[in-house]
Amino acid sequence: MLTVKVEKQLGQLALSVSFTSEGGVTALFGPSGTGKTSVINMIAGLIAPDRGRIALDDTVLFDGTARIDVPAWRRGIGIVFQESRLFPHFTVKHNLDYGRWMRGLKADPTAFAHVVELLDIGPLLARRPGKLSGGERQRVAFGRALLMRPRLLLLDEPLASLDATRKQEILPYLERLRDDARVPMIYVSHDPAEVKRIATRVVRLDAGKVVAEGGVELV
Ligand SMILES: Nc1ncnc2c1ncn2[C@@H]1O[C@H](COP(=O)(O)OP(=O)(O)OP(=O)(O)O)[C@@H](O)[C@H]1O
Repeated sequence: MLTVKVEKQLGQLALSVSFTSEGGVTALFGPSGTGKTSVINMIAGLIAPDRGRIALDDTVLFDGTARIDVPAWRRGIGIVFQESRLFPHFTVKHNLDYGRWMRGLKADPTAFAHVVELLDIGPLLARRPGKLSGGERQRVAFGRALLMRPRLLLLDEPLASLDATRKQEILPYLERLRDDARVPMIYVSHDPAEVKRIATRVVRLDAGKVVAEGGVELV
């Protein structure tokens, strides 16, 4: 279970957010500028809260009082951003392998083949990111994040840079990830249709606060 209770002053915005996620896909949903990306960055360890505590199962990732702040690379959390952020000079295969290698994990051909099949990226393995469509690049980014065997996957508006047709193409893959990979996910979006389709739980944010928590009927 992920437990988040954080506060941070972000310019004019006093962010004060508390929620839990017990697996499945929890959507952080709300209008632009409410602090969704900042919360994701705090869970990932990319920015530090001013105060608070973040724990994943029995591991404390951040505790302001106890002065615990586990560095991002040791949190075991995968993250996919709006743009795929693949390495342009690496092939798809090399990009997919990167997270595992960075974490010092042994090569696992079975897991690799499974993720390639799940995301249908076999025909792309020898290409470089510059030769892929936006949707294909995001599928590779999902694969790269999964193959580092994360304890939690953070998805920050992963479809926002795609047009409506590409979004429709990639949504079934996200559903497969949710149903097959069994990695808990936090999914940031301001698109109600996307959240309804992917999320199992919704945390609605407004002006830096949680205003509602519950099922997808909240969107
Ligand atoms: N380092 C910072 N210093 C000052 N203000 C910041 C900082 N980071 C974010 N903000 C402000 O905090 C607010 C929340 O930003 P954040 O990106 O977390 O919101 P968001 O809900 O993810 O928005 P969007 O959907 O547009 O990405 C914004 O008004 C932003 O300008």
